[in-house]
Amino acid sequence: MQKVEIGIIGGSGLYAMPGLTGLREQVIETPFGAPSDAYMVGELDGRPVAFLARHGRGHRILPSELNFRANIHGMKQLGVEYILSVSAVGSLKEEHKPTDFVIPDQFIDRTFARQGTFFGDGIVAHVGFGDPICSVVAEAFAKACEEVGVVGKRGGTYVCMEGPQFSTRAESNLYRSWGADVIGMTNLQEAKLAREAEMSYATLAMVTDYDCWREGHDDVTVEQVIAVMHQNSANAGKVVRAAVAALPAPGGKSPFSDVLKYAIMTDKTKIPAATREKLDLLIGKYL
Ligand SMILES: CSC[C@H]1O[C@H](OP(=O)(O)O)[C@H](O)[C@@H]1O
Ligand SMILES: Nc1ncnc2[nH]cnc12
Repeated sequence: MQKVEIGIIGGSGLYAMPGLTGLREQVIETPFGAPSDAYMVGELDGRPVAFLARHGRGHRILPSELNFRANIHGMKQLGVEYILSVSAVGSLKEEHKPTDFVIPDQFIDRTFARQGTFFGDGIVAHVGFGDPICSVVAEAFAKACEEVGVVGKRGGTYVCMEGPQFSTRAESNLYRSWGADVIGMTNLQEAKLAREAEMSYATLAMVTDYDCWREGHDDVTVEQVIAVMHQNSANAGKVVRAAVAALPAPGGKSPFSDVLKYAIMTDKTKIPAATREKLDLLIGKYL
């Protein structure tokens, strides 16, 4: 199988990647179950790229139902080094306006019903996550926004909530008091799992609404999110395309390609055979 170094995860409103040529659908099975959909593998301006619709084509999967482990493992199987995530987010600050892009560099976890690690079942590992976003991919996104001529703010905190209901006003104001920038329901587990799988991850967060904190402004609705996504999806496509072109040349390695080297705590002789087998792609080189 040809190595595909670049993976794109498309969120609400982005169910295909414009400009992908030579497309083939690749159905991937993983030891963690089925990914959200087939991976659409093709070339973007000559570079092999794999696209996955996070919620499945037709938007069928709730944030809490997403099999994040399968989605990220599938990317690893393809040989992905850099994951580019595209997501719709609510703004928690006046200055982040609908249609702006934000490239967050931090997360706050407000989820409670998700699988956010590949480890367990007899193996313990703790990876560093102080800087959850890969600056190489974030820089490519920032450069791409500039090139395309859209607002692309580098840095900011993404609150990841469980959903599927949007926040209460008290919650929204609480997150604002913490200084957070944007809110969504999907990116934190992807970032954690990408790190455990030694891949790079960054998010292009498209502001679609002001959540529910802004006085004199309508509370967020799906209608509003989709309307802004539609209005701005061409820009999102252009930015992703330019970001792919701005990534390191083929053959590059993620800066996180050896983070598991000192992260595994478990005595090698004590790792159950079934767990070893399940995690072979991720930890085989260390055992
Ligand atoms: C359609 S509004 C809520 C929905 O939109 C965001 O999805 P994604 O991150 O996949 O773009 C948010 O996280 C929620 O899942
Ligand atoms: N206000 C919001 N809260 C959570 N997820 C979102 N996705 C888009 N807008 C959102």
